[in-house]
Amino acid sequence: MTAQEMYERDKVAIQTTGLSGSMLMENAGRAVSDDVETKIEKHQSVIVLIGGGNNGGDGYVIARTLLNRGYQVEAWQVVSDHKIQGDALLHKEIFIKSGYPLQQLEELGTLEESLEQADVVIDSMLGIGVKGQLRPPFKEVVALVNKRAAYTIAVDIPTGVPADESVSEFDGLFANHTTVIAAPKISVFLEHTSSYYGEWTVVDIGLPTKKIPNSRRKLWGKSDTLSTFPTRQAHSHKGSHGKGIVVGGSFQMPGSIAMTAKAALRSGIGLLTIATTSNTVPLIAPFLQEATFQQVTEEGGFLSSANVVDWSQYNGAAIGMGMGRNQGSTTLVEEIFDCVEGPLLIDADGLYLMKDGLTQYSKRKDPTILTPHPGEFAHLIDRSIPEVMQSPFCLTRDFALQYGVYVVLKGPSTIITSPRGEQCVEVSGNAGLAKGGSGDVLSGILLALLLQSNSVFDALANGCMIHGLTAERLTESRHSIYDLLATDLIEGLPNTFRTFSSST
Ligand SMILES: NC(=O)C1=CN([C@@H]2O[C@H](COP(=O)(O)OP(=O)(O)OC[C@H]3O[C@@H](n4cnc5c(N)ncnc54)[C@H](OP(=O)(O)O)[C@@H]3O)[C@@H](O)[C@H]2O)[C@@H](O)CC1
Ligand SMILES: [K+]
Repeated sequence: MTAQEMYERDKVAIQTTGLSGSMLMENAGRAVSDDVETKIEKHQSVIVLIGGGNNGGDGYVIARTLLNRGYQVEAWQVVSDHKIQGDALLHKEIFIKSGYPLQQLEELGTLEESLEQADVVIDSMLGIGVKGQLRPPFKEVVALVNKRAAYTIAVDIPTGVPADESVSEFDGLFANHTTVIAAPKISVFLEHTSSYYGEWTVVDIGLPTKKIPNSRRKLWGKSDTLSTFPTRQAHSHKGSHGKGIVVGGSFQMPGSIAMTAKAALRSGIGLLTIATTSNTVPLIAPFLQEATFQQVTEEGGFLSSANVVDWSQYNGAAIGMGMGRNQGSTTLVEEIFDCVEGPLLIDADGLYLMKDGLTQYSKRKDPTILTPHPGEFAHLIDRSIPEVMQSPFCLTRDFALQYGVYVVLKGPSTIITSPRGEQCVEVSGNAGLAKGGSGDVLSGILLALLLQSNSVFDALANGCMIHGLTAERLTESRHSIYDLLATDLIEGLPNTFRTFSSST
């Protein structure tokens, strides 16, 4: 959610059901306290830092709830009294009438002494309402907390961190854990802001899900994969599960296309053909007994115009892996865009080769799927990589809408966007995937699932989930994030598929 979407949901909840802001604040504070209790011990000393808005209001509820439950808590209001208004003021009064003392920040030294004694700091200073760079005293308090080693839990969002994308200049509090209220904010998923959150959990505050507007974005979870995973009919045959073709490879990079092909075969595709250069075929064929081959015309070791392949016999294609960026290959890309029916996935070098023809290519009637990493996407839209990283949700959405394509922007938080602008974010996986070849494996999984699913969007999200979970499982047992190879991922696929697959 963006901050604005969050405010809209709160507003609709309050208007349609009669829930009040102060009830939501009570719910939020209690839900955060429940989460905090799973992280701390009764003997630890806790400081709650309270700001002037509703995030501060949550802080009064959290401090009271933890004190009621027997924890050692010091509550510090870091702003002057006149800043505390509305629901936050109501909860401040309830806190005081409950018989609990409130510390007022007058000079930083006293707070610093208290912080030095604290085992746990709860940051309830600023939430989604932060605007611009931090002003005093927040800037100074955040600096104090950041230099201390106490375990820090942020409420909703670490103070100073923007909720939305496209903000690059800010001072933020580094939390060990963030208890996010109601829904993760956009900045949870951005490279330049996610590290401020530490680990994060989301707590429910009782918003009426039936009444509040549906989100245009979704966090894709395992339960989504379980409920949308394609079933395999007992009476199915190889033709029921798609006949796909993967196009790529070159004399320099024969391995990429082999990994894509093997991953597609391990992901349930019915029949698979590999279209590649003549010198690639003998190198990879011994490892791919289940595949068939199409030798493509080549120029200097790179693929050029095919003209030899009858594209119409396939239900879908993936192109670009290990293909090289030889301009001679552009004619092949054009031919594929013209002739392939069914879903067409473009990855890696294919993305470079298609750039000049984007407008023409977007006229395809069947789904076109682009799977760039941020560098490839930056090149496609003529922006820098930091610009892409700061605003990945809106840039991919604009692109998908403009060209009528699906975009899978790969990264620790992979963002999947449909041509209608629906988005989901998928966060499985780990740093073991940050290696050459991981993307090739993903392309193979995606092609196989695209040919077995009725929904392109579900196939893409599920493919990313399978890919990421496989990496997680392999590093829990046989491997580490250092040694994990793309080929290990392929070998790990059976274990992940066993979790999700079923037949009818
Ligand atoms: N019903 C709901 O909405 C619910 C909301 N909930 C909670 O409310 C939170 C959102 O509350 P919010 O809107 O009051 O914003 P919040 O983050 O507290 O910040 C506002 C304060 O920040 C200040 N300030 C801003 N920028 C600043 C800067 N650069 N430097 C310094 N100060 C700055 C600004 O001061 P001012 O500019 O007015 O002087 C104002 O005092 C949300 O994250 C969640 O925790 C839950 O209780 C569930 C129900
Ligand atoms: K906060």
